[in-house]
Amino acid sequence: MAQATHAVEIRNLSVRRGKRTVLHEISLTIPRGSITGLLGPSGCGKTTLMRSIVGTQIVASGEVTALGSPAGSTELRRRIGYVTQAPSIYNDISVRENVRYHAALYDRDHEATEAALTAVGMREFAGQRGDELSGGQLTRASLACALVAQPELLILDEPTVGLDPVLRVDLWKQFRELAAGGTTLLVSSHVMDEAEHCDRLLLLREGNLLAQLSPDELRSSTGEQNLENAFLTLITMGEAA
Ligand SMILES: Nc1ncnc2c1ncn2[C@@H]1O[C@H](COP(=O)(O)OP(=O)(O)OP(=O)(O)O)[C@@H](O)[C@H]1O
Repeated sequence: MAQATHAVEIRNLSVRRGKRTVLHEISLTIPRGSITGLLGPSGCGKTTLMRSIVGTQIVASGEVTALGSPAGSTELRRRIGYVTQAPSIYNDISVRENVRYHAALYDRDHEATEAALTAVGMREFAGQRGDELSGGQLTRASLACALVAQPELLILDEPTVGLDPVLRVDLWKQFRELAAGGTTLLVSSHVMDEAEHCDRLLLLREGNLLAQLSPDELRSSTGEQNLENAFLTLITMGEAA
């Protein structure tokens, strides 16, 4: 199969939710084998953009291509992993059984199950049932279910919310290893300090894409070293233009 240059290509995407247009004419690309951070304040449209890539969002206009096929194509189902903000774990079976179930769906073996549990730091809690987990543990268990499928494109909606700083660092290391192995990651966050871990940033505000650039480019284009301040400066520069 021909490899598309980019993992994701979006042209002029507009989305309406309810009576409002929540994404306005967005065009972007996401390179393969990299970590792209989707950053912006709460409600700016991050989840809507992710849903558009996964193919679960009705779009008003525009084109969304993932791994060379139109978003939502049947053949993409096994190739894209999506972890939403609402953890999707069966409560009445253990974490390990949840991950094994996903492994079986994707023809992965026992080793893949254990590797996914280790990757998210859940080996210790693998015997606990879904209804015996904390919020952060639920998030990590959901992530393990997505990881075990070994998708080419992994889309993670705020995966580090509620995690302690040590675990956050571990997870970002894990994301980096996945990217080094060729996986493309799109990771959303509303806190700019996560931006530092990303190769590229998509900066979203009120449904508009303000910029797609690297953390270093964001610093040099705004003259701000701190990424939070750089984002604010970019907004001010946009408003003044
Ligand atoms: N089902 C819905 N019907 C109507 N409007 C919606 C619906 N879901 C979300 N919206 C609106 O769409 C906009 C974008 O929401 P979205 O969930 O994509 O933002 P977000 O950046 O992911 O936010 P957060 O960081 O809080 O999760 C928001 O203004 C939200 O109020």
